Amino acid sequence: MLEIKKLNQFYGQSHTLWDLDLEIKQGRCTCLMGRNGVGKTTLMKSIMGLLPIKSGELLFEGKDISKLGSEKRAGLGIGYVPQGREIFSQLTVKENIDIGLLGNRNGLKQVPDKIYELFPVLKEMLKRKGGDLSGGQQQQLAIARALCLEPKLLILDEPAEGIQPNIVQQIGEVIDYLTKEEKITVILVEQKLPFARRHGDDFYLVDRGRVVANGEIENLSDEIVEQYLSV
Ligand SMILES: Nc1ncnc2c1ncn2[C@@H]1O[C@H](COP(=O)(O)OP(=O)(O)OP(=O)(O)O)[C@@H](O)[C@H]1O
Repeated sequence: MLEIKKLNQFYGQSHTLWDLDLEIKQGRCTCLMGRNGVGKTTLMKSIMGLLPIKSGELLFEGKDISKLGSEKRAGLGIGYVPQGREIFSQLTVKENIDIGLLGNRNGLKQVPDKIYELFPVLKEMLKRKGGDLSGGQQQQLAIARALCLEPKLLILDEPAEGIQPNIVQQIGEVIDYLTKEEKITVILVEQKLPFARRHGDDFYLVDRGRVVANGEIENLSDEIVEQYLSV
């Protein structure tokens, strides 16, 4: 459902992504893995249209989206939860979630109950300021907001980073539900191997801006992990 061909990306003179090819399959969770600074977030921002690409092709459901801005891409059904979550700390939880409706391509006007069923804690906190939530709750809020788009493809950039274990587990269950029951395609940027192995179907491993291995997650061998993921 998403195909990337020979993508190159630069920050000024610094060549960050090199001839990168990637194919994300419908209804599966693909883990994008690699050490700090190898280019994972740069790749996600390129998919989302937050960074214009230098060269290459981005095909979403067969359509070239590489010239579209980020709002247009969101309108096609690409949801993005960035690494810093980027929730609005002065707005309430409800206002933060409602913002997701603005980009909904189906004209949805109300937050579906299903979203509060996935994140019951948010329903109890609708009037609280986003900034007063814990890191884990903010992460759930950011995912809930992205789900208001009714995305076909949901990009999660390290959703488990720095979050308490019980919320990590809940987020993992939500990922499983979205892919297995709702058939939403997920790209999960992830450095933690157990979380990736538990919730991923496929993997791409990136090193210094290049794809060095990919396949089904059960084929992510200890040798590859040792070479490209161990510190
Ligand atoms: N705005 C920027 N300007 C210049 N260089 C940048 C910018 N953002 C990232 N970089 C550099 O590009 C490279 C890739 O960064 P990126 O954030 O994509 O890596 P990452 O794999 O997502 O890392 P992490 O796991 O730490 O988030 C790094 O060397 C980083 O320092």
